[in-house]
Amino acid sequence: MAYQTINPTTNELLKTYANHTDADIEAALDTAHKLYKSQWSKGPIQPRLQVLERLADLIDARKEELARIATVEMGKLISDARDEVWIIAEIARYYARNAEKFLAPSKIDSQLGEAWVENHPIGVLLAVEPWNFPYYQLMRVFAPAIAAGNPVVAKHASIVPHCASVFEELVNEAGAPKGAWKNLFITSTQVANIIADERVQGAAMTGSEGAGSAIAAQAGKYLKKSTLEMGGNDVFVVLDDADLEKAVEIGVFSRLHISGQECICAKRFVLHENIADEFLARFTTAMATVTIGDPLDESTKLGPLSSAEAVKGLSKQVERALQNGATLHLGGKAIAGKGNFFEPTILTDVTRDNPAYFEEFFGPVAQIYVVKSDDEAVELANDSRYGLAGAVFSQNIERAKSLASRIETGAVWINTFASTAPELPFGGVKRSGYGRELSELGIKEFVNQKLVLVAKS
Ligand SMILES: NC(=O)C1=CN([C@@H]2O[C@H](COP(=O)(O)OP(=O)(O)OC[C@H]3O[C@@H](n4cnc5c(N)ncnc54)[C@H](OP(=O)(O)O)[C@@H]3O)[C@@H](O)[C@H]2O)C=CC1
Ligand SMILES: CCCCCC(=O)O
Repeated sequence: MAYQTINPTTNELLKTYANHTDADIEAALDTAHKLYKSQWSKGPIQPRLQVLERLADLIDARKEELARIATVEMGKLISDARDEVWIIAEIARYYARNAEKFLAPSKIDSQLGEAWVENHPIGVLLAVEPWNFPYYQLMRVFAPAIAAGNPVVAKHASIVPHCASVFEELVNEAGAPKGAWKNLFITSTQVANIIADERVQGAAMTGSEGAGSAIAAQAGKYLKKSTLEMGGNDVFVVLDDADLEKAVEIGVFSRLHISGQECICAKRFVLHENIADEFLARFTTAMATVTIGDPLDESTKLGPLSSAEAVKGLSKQVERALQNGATLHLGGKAIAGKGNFFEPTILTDVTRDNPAYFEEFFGPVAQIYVVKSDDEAVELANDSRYGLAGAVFSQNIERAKSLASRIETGAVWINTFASTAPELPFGGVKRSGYGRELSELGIKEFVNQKLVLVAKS
């Protein structure tokens, strides 16, 4: 696969990056493994945390430049790109300031003697990451890994090589030793070979089910720990006592965030029948009037999809949904002209025998469902192969909490949109994957939680 920067707003090829060779991979793994065996990985944590502090400061200093690189390379709004640059600095600082506490030994009361659990690094990790949050997906792996002492080799998506390169540049400038983080422009086959390598002890992947399944299968074959964060088909439940104005505003924002290319965002709108018509009318007006255009323009609210292939795939997916009985309530087509633009789209009457009922639409396409009760809302929410996140809108918090607890996902948000923060665990169940990133849970995914016990004398 070619690593290329193609501006999704203009479809202009800006740069092609050379792939790394097998010899480059061997050198990267040798350097990373030697670093893992060194005092740097196994010794005091502070030198590693100081790298994260310096990295956060470097990111802050280059915020506008980094944001623009992401927008030009994958098309997210410049304001969203700034937000992403901001949060990766926050993630670096979060682990710089909390990892020592998270990884400190924890005592166990045992009749057998004095016992405790220590947390040790396990070795070189592989990160395989997608393009939709081109810096955030990398920092989500790097920060806890370096804090714990695990070196990382990384394969980023082939459409964001500039983001991948500048991230590695920042890590090196922050003083990380060679081997702490190495970006590799490589193929899927080379990814499989890296997973099989005895120096590699784990794999963290975010992306599609297909890629996740291939990586998890290879990791399983070689008995390596893996974490997967894959697709989602999140519900956005609006109950009959919801603040409709707020629900509409947040629903439009969530569905169109990153041009709808976000795993945790509103995709299946589940509306109580008492408010369904009113919500749909307001939602349709808002979706139909968003400003579509150049993501570098501060007034734009919907930019392009990440690639021409993404537009083709989404167009076919919408067409298939309509052929299987869905009603096109708004939009439905790619926007003619330069760039990868797609109309804000609303589908209704998606029945369970329509393939679209079980499909994630990775673009500005909302599916509308109407339910008669809370139980029906929960049943529909859980009638999915995915289990990543979801949102519930009600002014009765106890009612919303009850639904949140019954929805089978890794997260549920009440009266707000799904988002992320360093202290909040991120991940899902079912075909959305397994494992958690961020928070104290994330740093413990790839450590050896070792029991030590001193027998009673
Ligand atoms: N959970 C999340 O945050 C995200 C989920 N997705 C899901 O992925 C779908 C498609 O997005 P897309 O970016 O194409 O996701 P992909 O899964 O195709 O890409 C994610 C990463 O995996 C790599 N990859 C793809 N196939 C393999 C393989 N067989 N072995 C090893 N690595 C592989 C990709 O490399 P390359 O780019 O070179 O193909 C990329 O680095 C979306 O519809 C969405 O469901 C996408 C983005 C984010
Ligand atoms: C808000 C950050 C989300 C990143 C991963 C995703 O859901 O696409």
